[in-house]
Amino acid sequence: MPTVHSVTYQLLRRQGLNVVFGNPGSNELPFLKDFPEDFQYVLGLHEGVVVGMADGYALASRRPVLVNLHAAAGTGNAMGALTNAWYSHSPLVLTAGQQARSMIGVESMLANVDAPSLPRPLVKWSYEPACPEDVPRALSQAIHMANLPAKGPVYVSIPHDDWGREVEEDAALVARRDVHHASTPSDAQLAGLAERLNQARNPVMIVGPEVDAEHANALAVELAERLRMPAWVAPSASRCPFPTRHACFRGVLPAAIAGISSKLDGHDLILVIGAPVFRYHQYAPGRYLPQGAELIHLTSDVQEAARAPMGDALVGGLRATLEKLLPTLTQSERAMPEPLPLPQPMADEPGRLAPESVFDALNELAPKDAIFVKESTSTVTAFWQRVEMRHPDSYFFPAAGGLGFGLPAAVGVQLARPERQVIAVIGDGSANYAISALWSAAQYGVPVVFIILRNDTYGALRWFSRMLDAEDAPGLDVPGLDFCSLARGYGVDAVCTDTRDAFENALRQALNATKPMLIEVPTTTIEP
Ligand SMILES: Cc1ncc(Cn2c(C)c(CCOP(=O)(O)OP(=O)(O)O)sc2=O)c(N)n1
Ligand SMILES: [Ca+2]
Repeated sequence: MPTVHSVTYQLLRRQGLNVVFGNPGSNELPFLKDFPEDFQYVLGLHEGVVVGMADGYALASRRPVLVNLHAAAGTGNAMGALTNAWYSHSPLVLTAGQQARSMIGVESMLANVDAPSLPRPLVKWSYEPACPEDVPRALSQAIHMANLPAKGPVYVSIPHDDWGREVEEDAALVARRDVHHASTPSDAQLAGLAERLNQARNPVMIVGPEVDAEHANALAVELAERLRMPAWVAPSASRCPFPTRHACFRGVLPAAIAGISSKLDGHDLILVIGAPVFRYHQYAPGRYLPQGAELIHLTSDVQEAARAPMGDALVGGLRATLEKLLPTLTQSERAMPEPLPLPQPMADEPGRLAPESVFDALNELAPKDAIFVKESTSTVTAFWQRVEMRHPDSYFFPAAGGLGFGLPAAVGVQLARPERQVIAVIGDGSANYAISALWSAAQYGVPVVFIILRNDTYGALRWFSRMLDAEDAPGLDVPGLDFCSLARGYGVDAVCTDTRDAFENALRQALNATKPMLIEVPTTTIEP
């Protein structure tokens, strides 16, 4: 007779979830026993690392990914990383081991009391099957819930005494299900959208992470060129949806209400594609839209469409919508926008490099299809100005701003995309939230280039403290960190470089290495 265990692995194999990111406890061992040869287990030393690696892997592979956590404590440790996975629409299938069914009620050790409530609201769906026989079907539901729009993490808690239970032959029917989403706007909806775009006097496009997630970057470029309109990246950018040296590219919008309106002043139609309206950050009140402007929002996310404070929205498959929209648009006679000017070099200081100088060196030496995983919060603007990004999947940043994403996500992205070089650019503050990801990189030989920008402070918070008139706040400096020793302690070769030449030499060496390497760079501080 088949068992919950055998049918589950049949389901995972058939649906392509054969890479498992986890950190085990006794509750998880009955699931992990007889682990199949064609599956890979990737161990993280902390559940924040586990989910961060899985998030990077899911975003870069565009596939649902299985995560196996340890009961309540493991789920709790994962919640920080889950904030990013929720807002990046990462299709993570989180499973957590539960105590034996008869031991949950007495709240024995490792019982995950009220398990489905624990990860909410950072999951699309959360469930603990009412009986062992329902586990395979519940996991099938979880996979399809995670992968249907709007994609996002789901959670299933499974008592450890379920795995050996025998099930009917029919239980395996779930393993053979194919569930797909197909939704395009009606001809009437498209005609209405095309009419507004064709008639706009001075339209502007704002592109978001879903454009990159759907690999619709080239369609966005075609749309910008067809209507001869500037293209901004939506605020709080977690991906790069538009080539950054294209003539239409205008940079990343500020994450402030007043700032967005001022940047868009003069445009009469604002087309937002694949981003929430908007992911504001600093509180800077003002008008939501410039005088006389209308906004149209294209997204596959019902919640993003419903919660926007202004504008109209069309909810559907993004690629399909753009593919059907483009042939209905007439070529604009407007002049093409002028390309942005290239930034000037920045001087280094004795013993410290300017972050701009690090980014200029990266732009010069990194492979043209490198994938950057960024998590240094004060250097985002300088990075987007100086490092050219051309292809889909070229940039990942924590989508909820939850730090501890960068190091593990870089490992996950490199595991998913071995054909492209992953370069992690991490602040010395951010690096500490999931530093043990370096151990996983070393153990699995994942050749990420880790660059730690050490300015000995929480640079972005220094800027916020001035904005919020809290410059005397304590806890804003992080001096005395030695990332080379920390890296070596986790098994990663490391070097500290405090001149441009030394950094470039170390970067060349790291780019040619077949194992991970960390470069610590003392840097000056800059305004975000
Ligand atoms: C998990 C977590 N904890 C704390 C913060 C607060 N925070 C912190 C602590 C920042 C400073 C990050 O410093 P860094 O060294 O990584 O980068 P910069 O010096 O370039 O800002 S930015 C920010 O929002 C956060 N976003 N996420
Ligand atoms: Ca810092």
